[in-house]
Amino acid sequence: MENGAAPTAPAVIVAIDGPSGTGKSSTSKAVAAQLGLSYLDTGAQYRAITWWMVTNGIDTDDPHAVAAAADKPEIVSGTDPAGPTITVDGVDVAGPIRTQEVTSKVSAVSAVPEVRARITELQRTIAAAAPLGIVVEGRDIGTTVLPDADLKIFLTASAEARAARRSGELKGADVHATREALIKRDAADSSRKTSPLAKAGDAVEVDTTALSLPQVIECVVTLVEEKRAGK
Ligand SMILES: Nc1ncnc2c1ncn2[C@@H]1O[C@H](COP(=O)(O)OP(=O)(O)OP(=O)(O)O)[C@@H](O)[C@H]1O
Ligand SMILES: Nc1ccn([C@@H]2O[C@H](COP(=O)(O)O)[C@@H](O)[C@H]2O)c(=O)n1
Repeated sequence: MENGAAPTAPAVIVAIDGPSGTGKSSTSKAVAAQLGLSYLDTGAQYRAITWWMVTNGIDTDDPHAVAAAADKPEIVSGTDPAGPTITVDGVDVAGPIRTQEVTSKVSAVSAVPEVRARITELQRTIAAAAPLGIVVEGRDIGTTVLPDADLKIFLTASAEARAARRSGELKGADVHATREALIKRDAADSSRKTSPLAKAGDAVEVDTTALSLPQVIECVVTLVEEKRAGK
């Protein structure tokens, strides 16, 4: 280069979607860290707005009540893959958004169009501001939020593998009950009218059932590098 500065790669946008427990968060965080990219957990944003609804006494089964309150909480996501953060009105909610109560209510809240419009706008703003690019994981990133992403991945895994992974995480949890809960949440997320969980037509599907987490990470890193190299 004329001024001696090293050439910088153009920002790359990677969308990683898939059902619950397929490894989206673990993979996205590791890929972003390895490639020096930002990282956005969009599920955490839907959980955060659900937490706010519950905490403020909004009936999460009433779509009108949820819609009316959708623009009230201020949700801020930190995008460092080494320490992602999530706050609501300045309160750190990283722990509270993972409770069983929030998990059981998040599909109903995230199905409300006003909620999706609000969170989608936030996600696009964050992605556009990422200096070197970003890995964004969720359910509708490749189809709706970032349809022009440079690379779209759709992770899958059998319900049995996903339940076993989650039960290992929640010590002592019953695998059968965990499997049923995953299937129920996926069904709700896939059948809603507004931006359901779906594979984009141009996404690369990776079945992680028989792959270790390091193998999945290596596979996705290779796909990003190939994309960057213009292959
Ligand atoms: N390929 C894999 N092999 C074994 N365990 C895995 C694999 N991928 C992820 N895991 C483990 O499975 C669990 C769920 O992974 P993770 O949270 O990344 O999934 P997710 O798709 O983001 O789930 P959700 O959408 O419900 O948040 C974690 O404990 C993670 O360490
Ligand atoms: N792009 C997205 C991401 C998530 N959701 C909803 O949030 C729930 C929680 O997601 P996790 O990844 O944290 O488990 C999920 O079940 C969806 O209801 C969404 O709608 N769109």
